Amino acid sequence: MKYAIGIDYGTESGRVILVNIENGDIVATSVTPYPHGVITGHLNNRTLGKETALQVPQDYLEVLINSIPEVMKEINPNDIVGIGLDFTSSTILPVDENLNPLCETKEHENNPHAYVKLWKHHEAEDEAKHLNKIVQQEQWTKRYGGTISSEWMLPKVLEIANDDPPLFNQVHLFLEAGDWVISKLTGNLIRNSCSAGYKGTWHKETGFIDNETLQKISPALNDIYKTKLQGNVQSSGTLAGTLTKEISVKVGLHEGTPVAVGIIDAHAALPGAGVSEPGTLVMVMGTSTCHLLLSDKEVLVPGISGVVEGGILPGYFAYEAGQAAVGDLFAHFLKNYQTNFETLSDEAKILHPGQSGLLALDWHNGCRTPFVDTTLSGVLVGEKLSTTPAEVYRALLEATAFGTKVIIDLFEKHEIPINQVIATGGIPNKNNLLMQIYADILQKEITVVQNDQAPALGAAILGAVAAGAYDSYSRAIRHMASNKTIVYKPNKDNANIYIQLFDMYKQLSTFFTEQSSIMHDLNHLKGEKKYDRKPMEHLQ
Ligand SMILES: Nc1ncnc2c1ncn2[C@@H]1O[C@H](COP(=O)(O)OP(=O)(O)O)[C@@H](O)[C@H]1O
Ligand SMILES: O=C(CO)[C@@H](O)[C@@H](O)COP(=O)(O)O
Repeated sequence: MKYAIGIDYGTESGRVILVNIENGDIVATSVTPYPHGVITGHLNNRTLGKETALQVPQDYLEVLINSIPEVMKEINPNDIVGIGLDFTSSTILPVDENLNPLCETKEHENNPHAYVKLWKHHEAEDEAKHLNKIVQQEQWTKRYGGTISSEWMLPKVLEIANDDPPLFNQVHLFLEAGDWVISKLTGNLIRNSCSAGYKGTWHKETGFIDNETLQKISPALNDIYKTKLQGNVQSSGTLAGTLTKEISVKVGLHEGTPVAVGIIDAHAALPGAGVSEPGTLVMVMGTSTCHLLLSDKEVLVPGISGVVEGGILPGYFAYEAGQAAVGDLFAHFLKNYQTNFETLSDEAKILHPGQSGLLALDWHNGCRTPFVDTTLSGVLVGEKLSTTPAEVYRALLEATAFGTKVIIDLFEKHEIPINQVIATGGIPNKNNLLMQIYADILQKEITVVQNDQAPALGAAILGAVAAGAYDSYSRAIRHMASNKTIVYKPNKDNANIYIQLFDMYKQLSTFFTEQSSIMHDLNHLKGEKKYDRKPMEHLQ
């Protein structure tokens, strides 16, 4: 029997799976929660900005050292054909000449800018707004729905250049954390085309954005792609190199084991969920939700996260859209009400659509698609003294489904067909109420992959292909991807009420984005910077 190892680096933990390459059976799984988790509030004794979200790079190596031996307990290392890895993005860190993280030095141990800035670190909004003002007329921005998000590489780099010039000057390279882990595994520095394409403004024919534009954005960015952002971009899933002696000893594998170039976590879920052709929307539902879709054609859809040729599988344009808080929003609610999913679900299940009189906007971590604005916030309308926690919970579940409907409508309006909707990630198998609500609100069947590890499985498929165990992705996906599913069918009786509620959801979004500056004014009162109102015409 031969196996591939898939490693999925999520927001809270890293998951390692061992996969039989003949039939895709996951024969062992190990989860390592990051020892330092997501650092918010304080770093050592220093108070952090409200939108700061940091991580500790050593935690990623802990995942390798702890979880790889765990899945290898019964297996001979000779039987491992290859390793693939996916990572959240844009999750970036500054390193020195030896690729060692700057936060590991005594000098910088208390400096937040020296740590990993997680994808959901939202302090670079000012930089993103500034950058967007300069580049908004350029054609390439249309591939990114018209807006560069503050979650991405350039705004985060600019944040450090603006806030801490001495540290910025000391940085040798800024790396995607996934590329940094690959460098620790193989000794090779490669920038993966998926992160570079979606989060780094890279295009396979034209490369990165030109230096004239970079200079206009900030003198600090002059020649940045030849200096702190240098490095070859290589297609995700091609061979990055092989395991070094040093790391192979630590994880109990053979030196020389092939390792694939990394990919973004959500994007790995598309092959992991068995998709190798256009027309199937894959919702990767976890801390956030990413919506991924292959197509034969490139359409410049306003408000999406991006369309990248070959961004997930060779030969197709791959679209990404997203919602920045889904599981995170539910977790936030549970924490505030000191309750749990089981209790709430039982009570929320017996409510009918519309019965609570509540309607929510799911923007508690900003809105990715279609407004690309991390300063937007959550809303609950209709709360009374009689409102129960289960009613609010159900309104939040529904709000995330309405957010997904906005995304599906956007793709369909731009004539990108969606014939099937697949749900995967950590949530769908844990919450059947949520999945039924999605089917009812979208009025589409939702196919749930009966395996929570689609990203890790996708990563293992990349590892097997990079190692040469399969000569094509379609063959590898056919053999290795998950094929056990259950289907949620839309309830026609609920459709009428949900159509009305969705119309109100859209009215609320329009009010808080186009007609009222309340959300931004409230941010201002909190002491945050006041941002310019965003013109919404590009979304019409
Ligand atoms: N029963 C549930 N219903 C809805 N969300 C859940 C449930 N159980 C856990 N979650 C959410 O799932 C998210 C974690 O998703 P997962 O895919 O495992 O991780 P990651 O996003 O880090 O890859 C958390 O935000 C958590 O609140
Ligand atoms: O931003 C992306 C993908 O573009 C993700 O890495 C990010 O949403 C985090 O994903 P998870 O919710 O942790 O699975």
